[in-house]
Amino acid sequence: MDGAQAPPVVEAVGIAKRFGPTVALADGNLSVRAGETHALVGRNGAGKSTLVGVLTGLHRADAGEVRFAGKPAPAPGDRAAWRERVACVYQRPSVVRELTVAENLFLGRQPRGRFGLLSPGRLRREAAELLEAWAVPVSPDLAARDLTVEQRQLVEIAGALSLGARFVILDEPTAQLEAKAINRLFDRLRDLQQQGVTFLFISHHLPEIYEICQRVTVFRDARHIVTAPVAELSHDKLVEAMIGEARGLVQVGADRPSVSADAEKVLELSGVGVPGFVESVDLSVRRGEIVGVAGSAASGKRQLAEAIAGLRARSGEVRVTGRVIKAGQVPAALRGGVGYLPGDRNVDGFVPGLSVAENATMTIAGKLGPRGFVLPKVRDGRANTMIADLDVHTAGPHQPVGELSGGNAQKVVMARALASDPEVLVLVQPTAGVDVRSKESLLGAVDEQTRSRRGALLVSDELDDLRVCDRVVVMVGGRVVGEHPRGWNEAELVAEIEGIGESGV
Ligand SMILES: Nc1ncnc2c1ncn2[C@@H]1O[C@H](COP(=O)(O)OP(=O)(O)OP(=O)(O)O)[C@@H](O)[C@H]1O
Repeated sequence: MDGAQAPPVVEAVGIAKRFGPTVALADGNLSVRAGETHALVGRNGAGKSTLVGVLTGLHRADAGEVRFAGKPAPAPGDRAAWRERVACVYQRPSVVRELTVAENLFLGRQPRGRFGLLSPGRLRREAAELLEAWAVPVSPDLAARDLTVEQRQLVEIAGALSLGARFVILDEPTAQLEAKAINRLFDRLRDLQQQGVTFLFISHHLPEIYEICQRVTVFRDARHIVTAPVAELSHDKLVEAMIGEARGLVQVGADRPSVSADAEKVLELSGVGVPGFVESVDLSVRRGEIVGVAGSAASGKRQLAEAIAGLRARSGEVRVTGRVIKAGQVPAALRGGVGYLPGDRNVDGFVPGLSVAENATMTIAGKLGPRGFVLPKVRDGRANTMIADLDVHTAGPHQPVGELSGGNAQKVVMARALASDPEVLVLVQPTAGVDVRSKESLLGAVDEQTRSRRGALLVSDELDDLRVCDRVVVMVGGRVVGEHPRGWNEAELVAEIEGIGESGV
């Protein structure tokens, strides 16, 4: 077998890791061959991030062994030795926003000129060389805060390679990217693979696994289930390994009743504008209706949602069940009947130190007991219902959300959006980082919650999300340019979304 003689780039055997009472990994095994792109998949909470923590030396395993190229892993405190062997590009940026790209690349190891003095010119030059060597089309002078997600990931990969690592872990690298950027990233990964870089690729988007990876490892319930070439594991078999049962996935919302043309308008936007992002949008959502909003990153779709939720200044009028909502005020939107799920849970979604119950009921704290006094029993009761309804994998309502896996944290954010019993749900990328079955339960919740009771505006790049919608509008350059009723044609929808001169990297 090819490459069978060379020791694996990384090998983890029998890894166990507990966090207090939680068994995050019971039997974690992984073997990645030199030069391959290896997928690691599993449901939310399966233990993928925990394994990454162990493989990068951030977590010390309770049991098991990690070997790099056949040799034992470095001592836990020897960060430099770890960085030479492995790097991880996380969803959350690890660059310092205030510094330039060049300063970030050489953070803590600035090239020094004569007499040991720091040389800004040399720093810039070496950074430019490094970026060019790995074909990263980014200026070294750019401030890190101005990087797109795509650029930031490439800069982080180049930085890792410059430290000597030839094994890079990508933790859901496509979660915040749109289709064109994903294609560009994949092209870059293929180039780097050609140059001898090995990747471990974590994603909940299974088609991507087939597109970019040669082998796949599946974890379920803290254990290794299978490792196989992707060509030998069909999509159904892969899903079966992940969820542990041979039942196909359900197409959520396939049987939604049609929305009556005279159903009440729960949300009405008239001439809504957001300076710099949205020109003028007229749109309404009826009771019982899910309206999808699609568009590229520059379309203004996210900013439109944020304006409805009171997070941005806006012009024009927003009405919920006929009542005007004051602009730019989150409490006004909330009181007026808007339930909001933000696009980036790591930034706006939850307070990591607070419990599942506290986070989920944050918007209704005044309604959990007499005179605004929170009765823990009432709060926990609400939280337990939500944990069951949304299938949240947690030790219980008192566990801090910061300890949950990414997908489970997202379910808590969804619960919070629903907690105030809103007239209209405004959801931005609700299934980002969520596994196949959890996607079903999250979209299932949106479907169920909007049958007759309320409406939803669902802003997403995900075709699976948009399929649940009764109709999808497409935004380009801050305006609505088209509308597609349920059953839309994928090619037509994508063409309309992408059919603009999008700025490249
Ligand atoms: N610091 C921590 N403290 C307590 N529990 C933790 C901690 N980190 C992870 N866990 C728990 O360990 C389990 C595995 O989580 P992990 O983040 O490894 O899953 P994952 O497969 O990466 O999931 P996702 O796809 O949702 O990111 C989960 O039950 C999680 O709640």
